[in-house]
Amino acid sequence: KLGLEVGKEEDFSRWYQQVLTRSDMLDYYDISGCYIIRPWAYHVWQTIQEFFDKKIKTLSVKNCYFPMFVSQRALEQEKDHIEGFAPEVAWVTRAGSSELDEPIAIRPTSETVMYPYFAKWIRSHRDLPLRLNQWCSVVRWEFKNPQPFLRTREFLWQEGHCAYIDKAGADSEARAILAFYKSVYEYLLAVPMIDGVKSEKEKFAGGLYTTTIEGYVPATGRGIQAATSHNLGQSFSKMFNVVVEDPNSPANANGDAAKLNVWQTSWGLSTRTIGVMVMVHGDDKGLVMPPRVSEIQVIIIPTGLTTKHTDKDRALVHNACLDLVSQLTKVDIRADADLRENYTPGFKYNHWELKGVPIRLEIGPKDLEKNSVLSVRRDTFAKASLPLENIEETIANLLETIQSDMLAKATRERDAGVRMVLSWDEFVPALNNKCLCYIPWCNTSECEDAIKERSSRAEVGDEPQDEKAPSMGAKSLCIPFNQPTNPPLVPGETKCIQCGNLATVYGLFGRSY
Ligand SMILES: O=C1CCCN[C@@H]1CCCn1cnc2ccccc2c1=O
Repeated sequence: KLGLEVGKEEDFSRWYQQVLTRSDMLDYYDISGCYIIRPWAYHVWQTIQEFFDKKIKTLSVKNCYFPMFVSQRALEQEKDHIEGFAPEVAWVTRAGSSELDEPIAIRPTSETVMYPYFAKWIRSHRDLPLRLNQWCSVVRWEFKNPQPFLRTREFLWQEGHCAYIDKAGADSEARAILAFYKSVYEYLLAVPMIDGVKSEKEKFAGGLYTTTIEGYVPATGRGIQAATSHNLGQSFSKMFNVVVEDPNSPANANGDAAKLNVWQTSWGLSTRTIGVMVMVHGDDKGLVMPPRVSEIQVIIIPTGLTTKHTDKDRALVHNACLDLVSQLTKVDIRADADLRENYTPGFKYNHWELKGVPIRLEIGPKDLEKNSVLSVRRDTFAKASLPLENIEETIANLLETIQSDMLAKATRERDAGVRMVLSWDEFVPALNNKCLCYIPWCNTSECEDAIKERSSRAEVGDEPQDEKAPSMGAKSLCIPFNQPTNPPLVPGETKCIQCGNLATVYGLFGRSY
């Protein structure tokens, strides 16, 4: 059966799963929480990889590869870093029929894999900065219900790990990487992001601070953490004894210089990117692919051929399709033709709309006479008859227009889904209206806990209890770098909307993935 049986607004999670499977992006696997990433989606990941890899090379980051296995000793090097995550760690305990002397963990992230070797390799400040990245998969045995691309027990990602002589080096690199993450979403995936810093409660506990980019899913009104870039401070270099001689401190009386723990960053972006793109742009006909990441940007389909037409007519039309494919391919537009004999044009239109191909070109005998072609945009379904004359430039421009229109549309929808909320009684109604909220906030963890408590639906008395999912409370998503100014937050005067203490920041809050 082609097409979708459920609408995006009707049952979002069923729509999401169906659009992924019927567009051949992904298939389910016989182990819960694991999925097969098929070529249509894998092309998106490869495009992201190429784009991001080029960006980090401008910062002299080098790619490498560490083992996926972590010894128990290494993993537990620092108890409090690992304690909250321990239930998610997967262990190898047996090979064949023989038990391993020691269980071996499968990496959930690679700090504890890498940093013992940072300690070994970094002996002098001249070995700094060290900037490594690896493209790999990690395993986190989550028990919350899995969601393809969004929450999976194994996922593909990149993880960057760097070491600097001073805080400034770590600060500036963490921010540069976050800007690259933002451009992955805004330039490639046409999805707008809000960047900021995580609260103390939401940050990576092992580090000094976490910067983040936060997305918004209009269909559910939920925020989604899209990527994070941490300044780890010196906590990991103290844990793993990554030390150099301080080049700025004179050697003391008996000649040995002061020791300095290096400053570190770590940063990660995963295949969650693909899930965000699908959720934001998809519609009731299926995927809507941003042109920059779509494996096929233009699909050419012969049409208007009836039984009245001769084989010669058919051949003429088919050849015109193939000519067009080669013309567009020559100028690096990813074009293809669907010349399958056993499907009608209408069936093909549905098929390629389901896969979200940005432009469809329909060519028939009449078009050949007029030396033109009918174009149909996937994002707006707008039709236009285009002269075959100079078609390469016309299509290239149309793809650019689609890319920027998709970002503009997603940005309008995101802006409509984010509200200034200046009093508590507006907060929960805004959440229930599928909005994220900027709120004047005291930026304390206990207040954050109270906000979560008071905003989970169970707390809100007479709301009709939504059996499907009694809604979760609101979390702080980030403290945006770009603080709202209308109305301005007046230090020493503006109050936190939850606890009434002085507000120090605007926080972005919302229900989230
Ligand atoms: O985000 C990133 C970016 C990439 C490098 N790692 C950092 C922090 C990862 C935090 N984290 C997340 N889940 C975990 C699960 C099990 C064990 C450890 C962890 C863990 O440390």
